[in-house]
Amino acid sequence: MAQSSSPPFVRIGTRGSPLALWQAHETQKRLAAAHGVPLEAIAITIIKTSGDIIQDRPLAEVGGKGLFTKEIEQALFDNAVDLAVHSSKDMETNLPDGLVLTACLPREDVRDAFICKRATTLAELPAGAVVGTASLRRGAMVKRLRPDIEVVSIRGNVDTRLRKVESGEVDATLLAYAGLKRLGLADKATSLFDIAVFLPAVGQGAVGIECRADDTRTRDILAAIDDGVTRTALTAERAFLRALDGSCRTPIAGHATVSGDRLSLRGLIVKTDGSVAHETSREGAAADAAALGDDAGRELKARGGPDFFAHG
Ligand SMILES: NCc1[nH]cc(CCC(=O)O)c1CC(=O)O
Repeated sequence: MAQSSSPPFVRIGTRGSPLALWQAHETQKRLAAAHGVPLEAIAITIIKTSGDIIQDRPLAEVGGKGLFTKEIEQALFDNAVDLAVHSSKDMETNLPDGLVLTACLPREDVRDAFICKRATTLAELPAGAVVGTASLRRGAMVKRLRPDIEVVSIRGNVDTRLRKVESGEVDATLLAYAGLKRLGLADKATSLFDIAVFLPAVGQGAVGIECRADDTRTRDILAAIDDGVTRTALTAERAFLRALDGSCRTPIAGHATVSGDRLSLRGLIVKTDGSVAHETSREGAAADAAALGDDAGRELKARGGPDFFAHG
């Protein structure tokens, strides 16, 4: 086929992990369909981030979430790409000035999956079993439910983590069911946690699309594929996170659902060792998503006190 020399319709920046590529291709497909352009007209540029390069240390230690987005955001500022596709869970609470989270893809299942060869559920794991996770939230919540279980830090992409369970390096791990489904690995989930007992991370299962705030052309292009329900839920969850001002060292969980013009939000903070947790919820108008999230976050911040955040 002859290569067209015309510039692309729009340019996507993404990480190169299998999950990131799924997200970028899904965005590409939806944009092509919405605007009646061929897939090839939507360029995908893979950008390596510090988070991809540093694999041997826990994320919280090396500087947290921004590690997976910084280089891609720089490409936006440099006008090398027009939009960046992220797992919204990995997006910084406060985006750099000049960038906005403009659109979301429809949210996938938000639940955490339990992956284990020795037991069907966390409750059935024998005392002293080892759970490997890179997530402070998952580790803290496992400790809260099962103080007798040992939590160790493991990193790497989804495949690496699954292999560590397969090889017996750890007895079990927890992964976002959304990621497993998107990678065609849903059958790797031994069971799923009920969100009533295991609250997901803010943004879990939602793909967020970021662009330059002043780039009205790209914003218009993205409006055609935006899932408003997901974006409203994310607005509440991210306002909750922002109000808590949590560093990456504070285990925080938050989840909002939108039904018609109503929004429900649950939020939780928990000590890393699982010893203390504070939970709250809000119900209100979906139009007040940001205020509801902010209010819930402020409440938990006050209840936890400075001590809570200082010690994680
Ligand atoms: N931190 C890595 C990450 N970022 C998003 C997902 C899963 C997909 C999603 O939540 O959208 C994962 C893997 C995991 O937590 O198992």
